[in-house]
Amino acid sequence: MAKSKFEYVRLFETEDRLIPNCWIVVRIDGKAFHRFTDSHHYMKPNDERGLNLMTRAAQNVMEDFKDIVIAYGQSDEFSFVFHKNTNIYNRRGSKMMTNVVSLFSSSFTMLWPRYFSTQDLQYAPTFDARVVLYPSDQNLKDYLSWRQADCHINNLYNTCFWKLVQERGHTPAQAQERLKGTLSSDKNELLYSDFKINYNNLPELFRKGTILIRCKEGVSGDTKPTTDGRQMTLVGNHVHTKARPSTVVLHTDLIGKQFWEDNLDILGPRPK
Ligand SMILES: Nc1nc2c(ncn2[C@@H]2O[C@H](COP(=O)(O)OP(=O)(O)OP(=O)(O)O)[C@@H](O)[C@H]2O)c(=O)[nH]1
Ligand SMILES: [Mg+2]
Repeated sequence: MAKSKFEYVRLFETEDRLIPNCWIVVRIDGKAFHRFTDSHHYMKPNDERGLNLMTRAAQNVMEDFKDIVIAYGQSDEFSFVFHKNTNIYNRRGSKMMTNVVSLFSSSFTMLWPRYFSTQDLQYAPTFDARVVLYPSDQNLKDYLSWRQADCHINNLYNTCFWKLVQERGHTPAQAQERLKGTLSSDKNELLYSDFKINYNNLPELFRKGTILIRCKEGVSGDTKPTTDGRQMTLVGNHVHTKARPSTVVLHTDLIGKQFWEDNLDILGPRPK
């Protein structure tokens, strides 16, 4: 068929093929979730329903994109790591990023009633996304450690902040002032002495966030059950959900060597 005279406009499109041999991270993040979580009466500082919904939406993404080798989520964000040798969409960054964030958003919305049965979604939630390339395994490990450290730092601060507000009657400004300049050790001490809370006994879901990896049947692994009891099932040594049997939910340390020693295959050759 003869080309139309309009065909030339294609030339305006730009290539955005990501360079080879780099781990590709797509990170999504809720837009204005400060407002979204307020409007939907999330528990403070952590709402287990909300966190589990994020995880479930992320499992949907991993189910669709088999080249994602690991995902990590906390608060209103999730990072998806595509294998460094993936060829999906010819490594076109915008195609990868938009498909991931779109599937995540629609899954979050579709699954909402399952996690928030007593309240309707007030408005459509939105997520942004970015793509970041990491050229070495160490860079990738450090990236994931950075997100997990962020989870820990925010959770420790927010746990203190909301205890002061909800149980000491501080105003947000007073709580902020009380915590200004404090070190982690000061905050641990505050929780222990004023509220009889040992920070290390708080749920790992809140302190460490959520890791999703592929299920390896018959291979032992350090797995933890999902908190969504209805869907829980056991295959081999792994606990995973019935509806999404190819991912395992963990709330363990990514920081340090142990996780990577236990899961060497994650950074190995691309699975067929
Ligand atoms: N109450 C409550 N709030 C949460 C929870 N998880 C996330 N949030 C809120 O979501 C915010 C996420 O932080 P950000 O992504 O930096 O802030 P944001 O409001 O989403 O703003 P942008 O991402 O810049 O659009 C937190 O500051 C909290 O206000 C939760 O489990 N409970
Ligand atoms: Mg956000």
